[in-house]
Amino acid sequence: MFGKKKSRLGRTFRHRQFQHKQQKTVTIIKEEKWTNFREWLKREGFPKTNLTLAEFQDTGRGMMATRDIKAGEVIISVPKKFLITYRSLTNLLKGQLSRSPVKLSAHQFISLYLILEYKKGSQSSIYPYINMLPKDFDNMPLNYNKELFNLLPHNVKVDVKSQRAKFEHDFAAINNFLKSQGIHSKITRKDYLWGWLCVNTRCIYLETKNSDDVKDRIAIAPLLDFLNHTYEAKIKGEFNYMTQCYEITTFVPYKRGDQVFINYGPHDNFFILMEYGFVIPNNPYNYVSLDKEYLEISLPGETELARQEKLDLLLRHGFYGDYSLRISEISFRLLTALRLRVIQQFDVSTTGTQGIILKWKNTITGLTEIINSQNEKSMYFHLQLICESALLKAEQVLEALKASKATHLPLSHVKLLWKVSTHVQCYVSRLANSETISYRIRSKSVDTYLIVLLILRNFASGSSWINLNKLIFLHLF
Ligand SMILES: C[S@@+](CC[C@H](N)C(=O)[O-])C[C@H]1O[C@@H](n2cnc3c(N)ncnc32)[C@H](O)[C@@H]1O
Repeated sequence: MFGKKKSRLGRTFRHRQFQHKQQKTVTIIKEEKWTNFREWLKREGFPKTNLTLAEFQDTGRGMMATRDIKAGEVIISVPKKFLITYRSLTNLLKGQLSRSPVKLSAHQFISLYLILEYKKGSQSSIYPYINMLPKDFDNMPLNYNKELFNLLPHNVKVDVKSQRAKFEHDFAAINNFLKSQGIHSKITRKDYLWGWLCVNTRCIYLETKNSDDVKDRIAIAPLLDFLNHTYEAKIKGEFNYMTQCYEITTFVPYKRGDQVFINYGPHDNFFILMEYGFVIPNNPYNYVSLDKEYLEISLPGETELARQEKLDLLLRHGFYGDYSLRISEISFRLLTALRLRVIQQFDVSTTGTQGIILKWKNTITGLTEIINSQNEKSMYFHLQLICESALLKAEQVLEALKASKATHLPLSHVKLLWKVSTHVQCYVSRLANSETISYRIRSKSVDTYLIVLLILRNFASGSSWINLNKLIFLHLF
């Protein structure tokens, strides 16, 4: 849908939309710490930029263009000496660290460095930069209180739990490291979390000729890390060996006074909230996860053994979990998993079931598109049921959120996540309609599956019933 919409509306239209969105209140930041930071950068030889720090109505603190910027221009160049990397820190601390058998990852090492510098206060050699970093990360789900955490969508809760486990692992690693260095650290979990989240939310991926380990190819690039994200930004970011700077080139022009953005990647709101602590309205990468609904669906006559055997099959074929709906697309994984799930009288020891499993495998390899029309019909019926269940859950949580006393911003983020979930409403109605139509057409002995597909595509592209008839007509002749 996104792709289609894009091509229909055209690049000029999208650009105008982007510019239109830029017409919001902006306040240029003139705090002393910002002036100090800029002076420090200048003293240390940081190249001049046409960007300044500002507070934007919709995105908070970010960078504003101080003059018109053309597409193709380099918007920021960060000299190598400013990049904080695993390698730069190893060089910096060469004399101070004894050879330790405990090797830290780049994320662990840079986070440790930032918190150690933070603790030095104005004695830190990078104090003007440290002073500009966020004081807290209350918007990160990792810092949500229990009540708000419990209201997150299931898949986000799962991801936040594994992020917490990663943090705990890293915290243990730096404590071991400090012990091995004979340093009696006063770094608390809270301290380290600050450094760790600074790196998580602000680092760039840096591929240089020297970076050996993939996970160590990250860097903190001061000043560049004040640029906010939009999926509409078109940029190139790379290390320029001629200038010895990490440079960002924009392929989108900006007017003086506009917010200048970079693009953190093609991320949905679940990911953006977990990794960066914000959400984007109308993010085209959004999806609804139906993993929980899939696992919880109850199928008449399905024994626990049959259910387990089906889940084992999904695991073995790499189709366990990650079942999603996008605004224009039902994931193939979900359709495949549902086709298996709705098989009745499932008993792997019988030749009948073995035969049907073979047909199911053929739908994965593309040898056939469906198992049989009965299975296909049942699959769409149950898809509709799980859509309805997801919708109900979203509506209930949105109701509960009305009564929540959580801080305004995190609360509005969680609300937006669930509002996206109510988009399954579209699928419920689309599927309900497609079911009716498929019955009408069956009398003309046309494959139900193809019709359903045509209908889904047709509805997805926003076409009307008249177009739908045209589609069917085309298909028949
Ligand atoms: C690399 S920093 C960007 C600079 C940051 N806004 C600051 O003031 O230091 C990334 C953080 O900026 C914020 N951010 C980035 N893009 C945003 C957006 N489009 N809307 C809201 N917040 C955004 C999030 O808090 C994110 O964790």
